[in-house]
Amino acid sequence: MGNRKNKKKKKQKELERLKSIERNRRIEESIQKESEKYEQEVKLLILGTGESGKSTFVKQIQIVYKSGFDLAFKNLFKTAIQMNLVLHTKILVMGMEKLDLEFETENESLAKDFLEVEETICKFGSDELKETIKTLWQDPGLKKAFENRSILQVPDTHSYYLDNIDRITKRKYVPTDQDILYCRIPTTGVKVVDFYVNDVPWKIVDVGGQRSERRKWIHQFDDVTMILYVVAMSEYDQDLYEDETVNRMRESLELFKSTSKNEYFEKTDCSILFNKYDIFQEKILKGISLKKCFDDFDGEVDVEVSKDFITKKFSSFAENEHRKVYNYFSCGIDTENIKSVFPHIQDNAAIHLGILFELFFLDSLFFVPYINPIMVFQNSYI
Ligand SMILES: Nc1nc2c(ncn2[C@@H]2O[C@H](COP(=O)(O)OP(=O)(O)OP(=O)(O)O)[C@@H](O)[C@H]2O)c(=O)[nH]1
Ligand SMILES: [Mg+2]
Repeated sequence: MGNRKNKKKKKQKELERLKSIERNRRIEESIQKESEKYEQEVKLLILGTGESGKSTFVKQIQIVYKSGFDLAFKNLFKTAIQMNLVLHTKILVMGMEKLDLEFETENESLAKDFLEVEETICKFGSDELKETIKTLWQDPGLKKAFENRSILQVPDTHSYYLDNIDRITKRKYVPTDQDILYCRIPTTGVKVVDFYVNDVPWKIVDVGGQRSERRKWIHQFDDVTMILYVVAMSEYDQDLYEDETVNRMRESLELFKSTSKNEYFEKTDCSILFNKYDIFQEKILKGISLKKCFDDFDGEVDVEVSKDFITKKFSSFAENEHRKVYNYFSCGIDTENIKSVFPHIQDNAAIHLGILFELFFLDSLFFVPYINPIMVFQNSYI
């Protein structure tokens, strides 16, 4: 009798031992799978029309997750910043005629001579050129032209350089991170940035968004983990640089529609970055209605109402049963803002790869806050 009891106990112990071995094997297998996944790179493809802020986002990643900009890169931007300073001021001067604006009499001949300056070989060695630009920038006519910069295709950030002209024209000038973030250089071709976040390798692919650049996009469509589509939400009252008969936001919407329909991306999750929120807010507060872009908009000229309208327009094209769409609002030139937005994009990519879901089964409590498959509407800027 006692013998049989002992045998039963032994059997039960053996069964528990086997169960424990099996459990450990399953956990090890799962951990192994996880580490294999971490070896798998996250490829984030950034798409969007020209000047929406794609490269600015990548520069922020360079600042936050890499070692920032090296001296060679800064020197490249020194040249671009000084050239842009002259070029964009010349566009404003020329635009005054188009806008029927005039210089004050004493500045007229100065402006005429300034138009002769060749921006590609301009030198700030002597103070003459700098002083000319400073005088012209004080002229009410040029200020008025800058207010109409959208029509003239002059970047919003140009006033920043005019206000900092003494510093940026010094012979030994080295651009700061902010100077580089504000600088507009249209991307040609493809730029790739590799970096690690929590031991996970990331590859961010930045492409040129102007029409002539878009035919190069297809070469980057393989193995994309997630698309980051950048919309400049402030551009609802602006026309394309490439074609002044087309509204910029309408172009962005059409491009988003066709990207969403692309067979490569049928099952690829997408984060939409509604960028340039700072300028968008300014424009709405000035009373510029979305009606400029959307005939079917009949809401109030109000930030929340306009924001909702735009986000719904975009999201409605992209959602399907295989794909999730996440919305974010951003100010691309604000490093702190991008620092707060990127972790959400990071989580979305992890969910897409199934990393957090599988860990969830190992430790449900710890990971619950991250798992939110219907995180469709996130407001990260305000
Ligand atoms: N005010 C403001 N300016 C921004 C913001 N994001 C980007 N910019 C500026 O917008 C301009 C264009 O940004 P880019 O990053 O070059 O645009 P892009 O999408 O890479 O343009 P392409 O390379 O032509 O496709 C730059 O001068 C940036 O400093 C933002 O949120 N607010
Ligand atoms: Mg770019």
